[in-house]
Amino acid sequence: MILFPNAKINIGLQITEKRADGFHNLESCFYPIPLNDLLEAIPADQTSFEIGGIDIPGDPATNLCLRAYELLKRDFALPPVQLYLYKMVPIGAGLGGGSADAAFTLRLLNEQFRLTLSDEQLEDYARQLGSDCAFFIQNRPRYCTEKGDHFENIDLSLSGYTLVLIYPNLAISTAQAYANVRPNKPAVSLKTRLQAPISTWRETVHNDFENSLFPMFPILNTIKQELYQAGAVYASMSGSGSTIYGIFEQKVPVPNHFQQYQVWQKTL
Ligand SMILES: C[C@@](CO)(OP(=O)(O)O)[C@H](O)COP(=O)(O)OP(=O)(O)OC[C@H]1O[C@@H](n2ccc(N)nc2=O)[C@H](O)[C@@H]1O
Ligand SMILES: Nc1ncnc2c1ncn2[C@@H]1O[C@H](COP(=O)(O)OP(=O)(O)O)[C@@H](O)[C@H]1O
Repeated sequence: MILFPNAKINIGLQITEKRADGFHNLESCFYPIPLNDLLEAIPADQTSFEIGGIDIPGDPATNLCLRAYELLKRDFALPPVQLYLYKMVPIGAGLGGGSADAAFTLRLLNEQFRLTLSDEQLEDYARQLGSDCAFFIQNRPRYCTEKGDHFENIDLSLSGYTLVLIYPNLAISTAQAYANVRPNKPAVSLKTRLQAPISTWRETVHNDFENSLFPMFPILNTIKQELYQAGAVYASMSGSGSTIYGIFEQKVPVPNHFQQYQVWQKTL
């Protein structure tokens, strides 16, 4: 069986407090986007894991796909599988690629071996693998709270808009990004501000990681401002970076100087 784990962007990200467990509570809209890896599982005599495409730093034995397989194997008599991941979503990009791979591995094994786990049960497993992972079980625009692993419905669609992603060939560690933030509780909730027209978001919808990461990596803010100059209705960093995205009302010629980066554009 083959599935195509997709990336996400964060539309607004407020880090509201540091928790007793060392993690942070946040508020954000997670929005799935059609930028995908490829994940395949084939029953085999022995479990194995192979990666193609973009290099993933770290020991493949600790890859989130294998960790997802091992997590389910504790509770179910899973047969050995040959897992293959073709990686296309940039790493350390704030696009949740690793989390999507983990969640899609759970989904794939659930279907392929008819484990009959509900979405809620899959989300409980996914939470054990990473804060972002549970989102990718239902994989639709959600307003996320707590560690980013609790969900409320939100009426928000970017359908018809063109999304441009710029990955400036720079991987940012999520843990390090969190270490530099100063949590604060906003007077007006992000959810309320997201319900206003997109044209208002430039003034009202912010990603808190930008405050600490833009001074460290000025190129990120330069790219964001250039997306506005190119006509974006809204531009922001996604998650803990480093991808900067712009939302446009139509397809845009990508400025020449962006060619040194990885650029992705799609009408949603
Ligand atoms: C920042 C966000 C926003 O969507 O996404 P990315 O930019 O990574 O895609 C997420 O909160 C990233 O979630 P995820 O990448 O799953 O993080 P985890 O593996 O659970 O945690 C990595 C590290 O980040 C910190 N962390 C993560 C989530 C959270 N709510 N509070 C935290 O403090 C912790 O230091 C933790 O050790
Ligand atoms: N399947 C995977 N794809 C990407 N990264 C993975 C995967 N499994 C584990 N990782 C680890 O997760 C980290 C990056 O996670 P990723 O999801 O790419 O970034 P982000 O959290 O910024 O969205 C890297 O340290 C990488 O080694």
